[in-house]
Amino acid sequence: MARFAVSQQLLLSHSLPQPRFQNPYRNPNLKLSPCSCSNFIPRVSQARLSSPPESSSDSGKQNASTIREICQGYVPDHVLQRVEELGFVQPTNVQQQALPILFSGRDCILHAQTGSGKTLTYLLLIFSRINYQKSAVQALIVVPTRELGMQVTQVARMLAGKSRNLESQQKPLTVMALLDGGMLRRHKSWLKAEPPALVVATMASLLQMLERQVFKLESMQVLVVDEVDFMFNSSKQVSSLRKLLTQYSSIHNRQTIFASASIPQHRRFLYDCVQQKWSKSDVVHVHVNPVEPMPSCLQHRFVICSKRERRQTLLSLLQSDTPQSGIIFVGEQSEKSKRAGNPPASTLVIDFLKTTSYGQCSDILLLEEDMNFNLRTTSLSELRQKGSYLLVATDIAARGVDLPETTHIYNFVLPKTGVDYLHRAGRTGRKPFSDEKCIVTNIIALEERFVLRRYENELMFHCEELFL
Ligand SMILES: Nc1ncnc2c1ncn2[C@@H]1O[C@H](COP(=O)(O)OP(=O)(O)OP(=O)(O)O)[C@@H](O)[C@H]1O
Repeated sequence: MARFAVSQQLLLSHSLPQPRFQNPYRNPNLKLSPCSCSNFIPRVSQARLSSPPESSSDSGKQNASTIREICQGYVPDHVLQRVEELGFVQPTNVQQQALPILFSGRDCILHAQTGSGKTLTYLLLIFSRINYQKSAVQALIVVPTRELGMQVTQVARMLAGKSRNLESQQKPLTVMALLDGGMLRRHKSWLKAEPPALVVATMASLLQMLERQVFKLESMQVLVVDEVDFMFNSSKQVSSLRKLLTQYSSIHNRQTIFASASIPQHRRFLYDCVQQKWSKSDVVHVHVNPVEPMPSCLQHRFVICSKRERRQTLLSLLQSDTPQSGIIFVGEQSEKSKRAGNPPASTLVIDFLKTTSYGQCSDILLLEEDMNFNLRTTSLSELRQKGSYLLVATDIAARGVDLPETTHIYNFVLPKTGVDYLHRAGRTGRKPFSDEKCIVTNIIALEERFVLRRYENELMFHCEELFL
């Protein structure tokens, strides 16, 4: 069965690229003919290709080649050594499919399930394109939240770190996190004194620096926009993002990568990429598992109860599941409720759990927008150090945050859209080569059943009723 598709503007009459030397984009005998924007959409649908592997999950178990084999000749050896030391040996499906395309220099839309390894995919490209002798910003990753930015920075720095077994003369790659709530003054001096090769930034902080001309993007080789659908949907970020894509840099001087687990109306998005000059016209859409947007290791359940019984129902679920690590998603507090001086749902849930013997024995942490940046950072780093935790969070934790130990998700309140459901659920099931079942439980009122059913249809999953 076809598990992924590559849609692209160039028509390919063969199966997907095999790793390394068989990469068709490097094969001079392979004739690829670009087409014009006017007939772009039909061609994208024609170009949907079926995949060779028999894989029935996104785990990449059947992948023949290793990351080293795919990256050799592109990514420096000391980085590949680090990649292996960190435990990344077999490529996931998105890595296997996208890396040969990325190394060929093509712009790319990385569209693959949550937890499928998109971050390592685009970081490996960046490591392949950096000139280590040059002192200039050569790659930029734009992310929607500070939390995701810190995480991506950490992974990049780990990969850039010294290998245990290889003495490298190479100057280490420097990574700057230019994130909301950071010390922008310090960053300003750093950018002027010795520009880092890679900058990971949130939109507002980045724009501030670009507008003040603290640095320019003239040496930028690679631009990655992570969680791209979220960025384009956010009224706060969209205009800055458009400026970045078209005014502060040009498609001709950079390779552009857009990444997300959800790109609603992806054909329209592809069309816009070309029309609006956000990407070059031969942009490739790597769509992994189009028939299964949600990881197959997730088991979905729902419990029906009245609104008054929600907290008690949550407690009963926690007592019977005894999750090793879980995230409870609550709704964001409305401005009206804030003005009325009501406590947010997160506080109500935590206070309730702490009055119970279950809550007193568990470590309960909080992550929400209204916390100050330092508290948010502390909360996340505490979580990463613990093997076992219970996090109460708003949707700020729903995008990109990688806490692989999470085994259970509880939607104390249903997310507003199917896309939000996909990202919340995707905070679990984040170990690419594991078959461990992870559970997503929705606590809903009877009248919300049809909303959940709509998400089931949209995202092609099945939710089972649980009776407590
Ligand atoms: N080749 C690999 N082998 C083993 N683990 C991997 C591999 N690639 C990535 N991982 C791990 O998989 C997890 C998920 O990766 P990542 O955060 O990149 O997912 P993602 O595709 O960006 O998900 P999301 O869409 O939710 O942001 C991480 O913990 C990462 O370390």
